[in-house]
Amino acid sequence: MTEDALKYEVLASDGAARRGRLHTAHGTAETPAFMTVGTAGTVKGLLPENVADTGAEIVLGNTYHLMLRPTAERIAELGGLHKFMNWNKPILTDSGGYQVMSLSELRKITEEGVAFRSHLDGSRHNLTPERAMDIQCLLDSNITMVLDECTPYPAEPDVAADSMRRSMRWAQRCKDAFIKRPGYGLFGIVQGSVYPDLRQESAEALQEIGFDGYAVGGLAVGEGQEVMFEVLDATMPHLTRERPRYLMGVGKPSDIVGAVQRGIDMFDCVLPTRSGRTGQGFTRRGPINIRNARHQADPRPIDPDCGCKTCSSYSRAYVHHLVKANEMLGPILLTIHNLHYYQELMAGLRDAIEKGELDAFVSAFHRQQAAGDL
Ligand SMILES: CCCSCc1cc(N)cc2c(=O)[nH]c(N)nc12
Ligand SMILES: [Zn+2]
Repeated sequence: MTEDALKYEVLASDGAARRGRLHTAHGTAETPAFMTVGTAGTVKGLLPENVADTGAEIVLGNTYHLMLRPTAERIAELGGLHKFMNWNKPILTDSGGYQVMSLSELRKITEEGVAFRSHLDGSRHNLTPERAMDIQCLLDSNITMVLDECTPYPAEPDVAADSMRRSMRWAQRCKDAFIKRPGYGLFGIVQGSVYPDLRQESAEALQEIGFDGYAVGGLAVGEGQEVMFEVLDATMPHLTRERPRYLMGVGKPSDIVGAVQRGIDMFDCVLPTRSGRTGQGFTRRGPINIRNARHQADPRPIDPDCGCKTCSSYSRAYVHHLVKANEMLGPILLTIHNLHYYQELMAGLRDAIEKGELDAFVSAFHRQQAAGDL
């Protein structure tokens, strides 16, 4: 892939961890970065300015959802996803394979691609590597993901090998179909389940093809943090330092901290947004559930050390009341706080790497998390 497709620079490192900057046609993104999930063209409940206020720079969209509704062609007619959702910073889109397997009915994987019926109206669709590239180009996504199969977990070695090798053949087809433009890039996705030899084979196969970045897929599928870190330890040595690495679907704060230590630069996870809608608030002293009665008269903010709009103006008692009363503002305030917490964690990691103080930062992080809520 030509260097100017998607410029990435490593500004500092601390052990395997990197502090970097990604340059796209819609601006830069500081790494390690947490990318906010906006699956169907919206970060649920928030205006784009609220999302930007949290410190977010990259928002995620999803081929599966957007191809079904309102369709990629409709979004292209209206000027692309940035204009459609009024987000003028970088957008990464997933290729849809993962969502097809988790959301659609009657899906069938063949060498050609994935045939499935829409979970919305039962209509038939074929998602091929070529179609996945076409859709993400119509969306005008800055970072396009190859079509892959997220190998189900657990999987026997031969099943994992066959699945990974088909994803590598799809990756080549994606590379052949991808339209190169400065400021736009294509990421490959490493598969291979929990098997070090398959992970190495996949990483080497993708780098032989050549991509602007490399995602580690097939994790955050129920394997647990210990196994996830073992797989990262087996995979990262085979990924070039010159390109960004993206750990898909991860994760809770301690997952992110451990993965940054192992050289991951980009993350996405529905946890801060989805759990915000169910009453969970992340704090420096561990998560709380605001629905718990112990918060009903608490005048303190969700996190006393947080400077977000929610913590600056609203008490736990108020957010507790809103959530118990099923008021719309409850999930909105918690989502704002949770995303801000995640972005503050990333900013702390970036700062610590720059200063060569990552180990001290990680020790303090774990100490505070273990302290528990006051
Ligand atoms: C908008 C959601 C982005 S991440 C979705 C995701 C999450 C997880 N956990 C794994 C994978 C994977 O292996 N492949 C792909 N394409 N996506 C994955
Ligand atoms: Zn806050």
